[in-house]
Amino acid sequence: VNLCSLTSTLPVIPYQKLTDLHYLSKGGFGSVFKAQHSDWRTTVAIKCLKLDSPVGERERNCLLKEAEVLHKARFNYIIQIFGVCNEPEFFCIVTEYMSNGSLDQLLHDNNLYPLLAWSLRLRVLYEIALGVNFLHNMTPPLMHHDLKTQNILLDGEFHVKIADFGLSKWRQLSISKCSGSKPPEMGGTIIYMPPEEYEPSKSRCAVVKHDIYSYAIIMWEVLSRRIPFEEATNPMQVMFSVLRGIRPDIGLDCLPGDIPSRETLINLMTCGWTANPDERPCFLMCVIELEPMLRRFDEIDILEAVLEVKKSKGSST
Ligand SMILES: CNC(=O)c1cc(Oc2ccc(NC(=O)Nc3ccc(SCC(=O)O)c(F)c3)c(F)c2)ccn1
Repeated sequence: VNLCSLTSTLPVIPYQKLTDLHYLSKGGFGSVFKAQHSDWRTTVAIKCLKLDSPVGERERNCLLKEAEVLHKARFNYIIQIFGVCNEPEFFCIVTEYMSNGSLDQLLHDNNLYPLLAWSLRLRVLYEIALGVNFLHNMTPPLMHHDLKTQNILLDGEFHVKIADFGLSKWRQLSISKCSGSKPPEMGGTIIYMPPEEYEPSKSRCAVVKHDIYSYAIIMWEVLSRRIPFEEATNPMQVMFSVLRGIRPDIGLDCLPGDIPSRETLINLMTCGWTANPDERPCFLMCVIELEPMLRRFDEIDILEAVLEVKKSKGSST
């Protein structure tokens, strides 16, 4: 990565400007902290290399590559990069802080968020599709290949931003020897991985239809608020079921009858997770299908849904 080309358009943030660090989570090779920027007076998230190990050239390059990708992929529904902090003893990416955490938490902390209106759930699905559609429209197209509810973040108004906590692709490639697909992170999940990727050797070079499979699983998860394949005791069981054509249950007890446009959503979901990648829709088609659904809700509906979630969150915390 050409450092000066990157930092010529991306702010370089001095380490001493990042104060009040709080540990958030550990990524594939880095750690994520919440911090304050002392001049910008705003909360940021920083993704940095392990502070203990000396910052190796490879790791540094990884993070630089990620910064470059994020810088090029600026869009409403992709996490925003503010800058990089590039000092001999400290190297990190600085992004916006997403105060409402991940979609995973929103969906499965049932006691925290008892009510989740359909209008907000559909806006979440629509914004994920807009974000991924943007990545696929880049030149060259950028594939995510690790879409999961843990990588979908929510800002203060519960708008979606697509993120990727994992290892960056470059480092993935060096590890997975260019299998074209990311090995599931240690302790990662395979429920969002399309069956053709189970055997990397067989995976066709055009892995364009990976993200849409993951998205279909996420659709089911958002509409059912259940964990896909929850009954499986180990990943192998999931893989065998999926290879036999088993998919999450689209019956009324998982997907209630009162879901608006239930029929269309289920068609989109089942097309998205079909075994043959060529039969899966592209994200442009996905977004066009979802647009009329969102138009049915007026802005007040969605704002009330956001208020309802904020109140339930406020009351239970
Ligand atoms: C409660 N709030 C939080 O805990 C919190 C944590 C947080 O930490 C980070 C999470 C992720 C990243 N990095 C990242 O998202 N990178 C990335 C790279 C490539 C692509 S697109 C192609 C592809 O996927 O390869 C992409 F969409 C994203 C980061 F820098 C910081 C940020 C905000 N809030």
